[in-house]
Amino acid sequence: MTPSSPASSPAASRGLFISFEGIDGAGKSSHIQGLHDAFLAAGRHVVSTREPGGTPLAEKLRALFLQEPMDALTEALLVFAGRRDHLQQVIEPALARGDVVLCDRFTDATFAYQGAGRGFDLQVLQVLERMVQARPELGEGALRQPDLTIWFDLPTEVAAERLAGARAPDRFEAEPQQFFARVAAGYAERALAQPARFARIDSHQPKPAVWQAVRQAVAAQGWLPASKVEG
Ligand SMILES: Nc1ncnc2c1ncn2[C@@H]1O[C@H](COP(=O)(O)OP(=O)(O)OP(=O)(O)O)[C@@H](O)[C@H]1O
Ligand SMILES: Cc1cn([C@H]2C[C@H](O)[C@@H](COP(=O)(O)O)O2)c(=O)[nH]c1=O
Repeated sequence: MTPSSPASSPAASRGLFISFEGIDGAGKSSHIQGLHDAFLAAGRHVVSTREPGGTPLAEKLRALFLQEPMDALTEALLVFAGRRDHLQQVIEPALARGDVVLCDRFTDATFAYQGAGRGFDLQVLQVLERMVQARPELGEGALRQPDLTIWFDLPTEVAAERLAGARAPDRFEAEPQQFFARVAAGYAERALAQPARFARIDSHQPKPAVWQAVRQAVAAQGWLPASKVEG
C-alpha cells in the first residue's frame, strides 16, 4: 500500500474508489502510478493498493494464492478473506477520510478469473461478495463497489507477448491463452452489465495513448481536470 499526501491540504472531499482490471500483462501498472501522481497534484490524499494483498495478512494470503496449488473454491475463499481484511483495514478507513483509493484489481477479478476463467459457480461468488462487501450504512443491501473501474482491454496474444520472458510466471500467468480468453470474456460481460461503472480502455496502443485514455476516463467523471497532458 502506498499512501501519499499532497503538498498543501485540500478542502474536504468525498472518498473515491477506483479499481483497475484486465488480463495479466494488460498494462495497468504504470498508469496506476500516473493517476496516483495526477490526484496528488490535484490536491488529493491518495492510497494506492492492490488485490490480492494490501494488508500484512492479505499479502501473506496473496503469496499462497499465487504459488500454491489449490482448487477454485479455495482460491475464492482466500481472495475474499484477504479482501475483507483489506476493506476493514485500508479501503473503508481511507474512503471515510475522503481519500482517493486506487486499487490494482478488486472483485471483478474474482468473477473474471475464478468465475469465467475457472468456471466456478457465480452464485457462490455473489454470496461471498455480499458477505464481504456489505455496507448497510450506505443503504439496505448496499455493497462496497468501486466508483469507477478502469478496464484495460488487450488481445490475449498481445498480453502473452508482452509478458514473455518478463518475469518468472506465477500460477495464473502460467495458464494457457484459452484461460485468458475466458477471463477476458468475463470482464467484457461485467462491463456490459454495468456500463456506468466500467471505462474500457483500448490497451493495444502505445503507452502515451493509453495514458491519455485513462486520464480522460477519470476527467469525464469530473475528478481531474480534462486538459492536462502528463504521465
Ligand atoms: N501500451 C504498451 N505497449 C507496449 N508494452 C506495454 C504497454 N503497456 C505495458 N507494456 C509492457 O507490458 C508488460 C506488462 O505491463 P504491466 O506490468 O503494466 O501490466 P499489468 O496489467 O500491470 O500486468 P499484471 O496484472 O500481470 O501485473 C510490461 O513489460 C510493460 O512495460
Ligand atoms: C484479485 C484477484 C486476482 N486474481 C489473479 C489475477 C492475477 O493473475 C493475480 C494477481 O497478480 P497481479 O500481477 O497483481 O495482477 O491474481 C484472481 O485470480 N482473482 C482475484 O480476485
